[in-house]
Amino acid sequence: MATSHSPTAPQAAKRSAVRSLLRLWPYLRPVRGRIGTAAGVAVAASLLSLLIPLVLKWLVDGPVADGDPDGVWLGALAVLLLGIAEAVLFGLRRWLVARPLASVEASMRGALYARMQRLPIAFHDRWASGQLLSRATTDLSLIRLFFAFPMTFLFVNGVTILIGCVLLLMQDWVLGLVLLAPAIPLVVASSMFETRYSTVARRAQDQVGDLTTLVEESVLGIRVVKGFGRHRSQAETFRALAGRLRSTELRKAKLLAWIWTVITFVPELAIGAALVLGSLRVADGGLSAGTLVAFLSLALALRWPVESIGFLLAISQDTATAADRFFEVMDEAEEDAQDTAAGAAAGPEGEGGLRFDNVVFRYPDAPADAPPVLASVDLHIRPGETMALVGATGSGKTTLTALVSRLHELSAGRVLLDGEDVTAMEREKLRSLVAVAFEEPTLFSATVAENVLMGAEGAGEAELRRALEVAQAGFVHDLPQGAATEVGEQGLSLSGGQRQRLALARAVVGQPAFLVLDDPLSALDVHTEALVEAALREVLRDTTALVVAHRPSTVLLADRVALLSGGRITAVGTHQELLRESVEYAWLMSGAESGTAEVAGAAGGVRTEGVR
Ligand SMILES: Nc1ncnc2c1ncn2[C@@H]1O[C@H](COP(=O)(O)OP(=O)(O)OP(=O)(O)O)[C@@H](O)[C@H]1O
Repeated sequence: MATSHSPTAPQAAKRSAVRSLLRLWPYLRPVRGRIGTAAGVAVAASLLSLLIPLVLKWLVDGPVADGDPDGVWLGALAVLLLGIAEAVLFGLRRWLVARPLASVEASMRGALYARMQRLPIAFHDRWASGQLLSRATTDLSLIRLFFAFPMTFLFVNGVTILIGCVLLLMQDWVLGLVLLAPAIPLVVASSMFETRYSTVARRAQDQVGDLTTLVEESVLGIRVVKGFGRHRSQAETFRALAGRLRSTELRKAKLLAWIWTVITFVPELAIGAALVLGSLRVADGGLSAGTLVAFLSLALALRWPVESIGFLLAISQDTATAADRFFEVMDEAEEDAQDTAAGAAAGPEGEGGLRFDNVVFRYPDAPADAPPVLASVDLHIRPGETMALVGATGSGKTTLTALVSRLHELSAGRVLLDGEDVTAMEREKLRSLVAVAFEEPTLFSATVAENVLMGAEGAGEAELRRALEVAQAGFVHDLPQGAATEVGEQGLSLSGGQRQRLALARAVVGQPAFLVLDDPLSALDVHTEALVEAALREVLRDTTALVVAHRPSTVLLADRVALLSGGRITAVGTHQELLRESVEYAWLMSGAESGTAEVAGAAGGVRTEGVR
């Protein structure tokens, strides 16, 4: 079930929303000219609306009081023109921001995607995919929405309220102070709202991520869900998560309703008080009717800017949370293109092949007291040699193979390719030297050819044909469009064995110097496996290869076999030698099921070849 939050979710209440929003500035900087112009246009439009009450004052105290119809028509025309100008300017603002903000969102999304690609496997092991997906979609859309509307209007409405207050005080300072009195309780209420809302906003956005993970897993795992009749329990899990999200959204709505009520009601009270006081003063002759009309019109014109503050603060909080979530990924340390750490020196001069030199590895998220998966691995695979790697399930074979192409970083020790430490090598060079086929053959929503050619930069039709031949993937020619057939999401339209053969073709297409195969033939029938092996032997002649094997038929592909046990290589030799000399190896190859402790102990004593 997908209920994990992003691992680094901070306490929302402890962070500053302003600081989070300011971190978005680098993405906004390229379009700052347009955004600034749009904000200026919006301020102008908003200030025009404040001119209308002043025209009304002139109208009431002048032409209306004097009974001058021409003056009244002139005043009405001025009000109409001001209204039209305001509408046109707001339209212009929207036109100014639409295009640049779409490009800001695209560049942020591009940066996030690129970062996710460059982050180490350890990061992806920790993070639920739905949490990343929701950051790349809903969070970024929210940020664009904030740039388009609330960001500008926080500024525009702030300026409008400030200038409006000055105009109110200029009309009549006593009435002005009556109207401004609620500012203090409003600021206190807004700050209380902000603290509470930020916590709930963070919770809601994380819950969207959890929900996304669940939907994604259910869709990808639809065969398991249906096969085991788990749709009801999956639906219940979904309902529970959706229910939690609903409660959180309701909590948000309650907080919004509360602040909205306060922000609407308190100024209304102040306007009412000003109306009563102002009317009394007009009756006393202490205030002109035109000034009272202007004052009240100004107060009403400021209603929307004031009322919108609650709503704008809420979106700003949502956006600050979205920005935090975005930067949680962006702040993660990328894989280095290469490692300049001390100790990343080249190995013994002139030594070729693949060498594991006292390799120690512990998963970063493993409990502190757990022993390392690889305690001390020493193994040398000679140039052009094929070494099979055999070990009990969970002994660390996949982990060891992943270290060759630096999918994980070593805890200690070295991995050397033709004498060169992989940590001192440019990743690009490393990728061109080493090709990998994993136990789980992952394919992408692309054509067969695109999936295979992914394995080598610049490979063409001839290489594709050869790779498909080696992998015994003749079935490709029977597909509706041959190698141009789309394989569907994750290649699920193909059988497991077909996917494995395409993954193998992808590994061999570039004729790599080093080939790492993690049990690449497990889904094939014995006849197809024999054919693939015969073809692979041709390929492996010039390639130094490490092949994880579970079955004797795969082991026979290799020149020698290494046995991984207890985090170490405990024996190396030919298949026949190990069958004779290692009890554990013989047991593993026989497929017998029994306790392993004593067998492993016995095996350790059989032969611990000088593998260095
Ligand atoms: N991402 C991870 N985080 C923590 N522990 C892990 C992780 N991946 C694997 N492990 C642990 O490391 C150990 C070795 O796993 P690995 O997949 O390398 O074994 P294996 O020999 O390839 O097994 P199999 O033959 O079943 O494929 C296991 O105990 C496993 O639980």
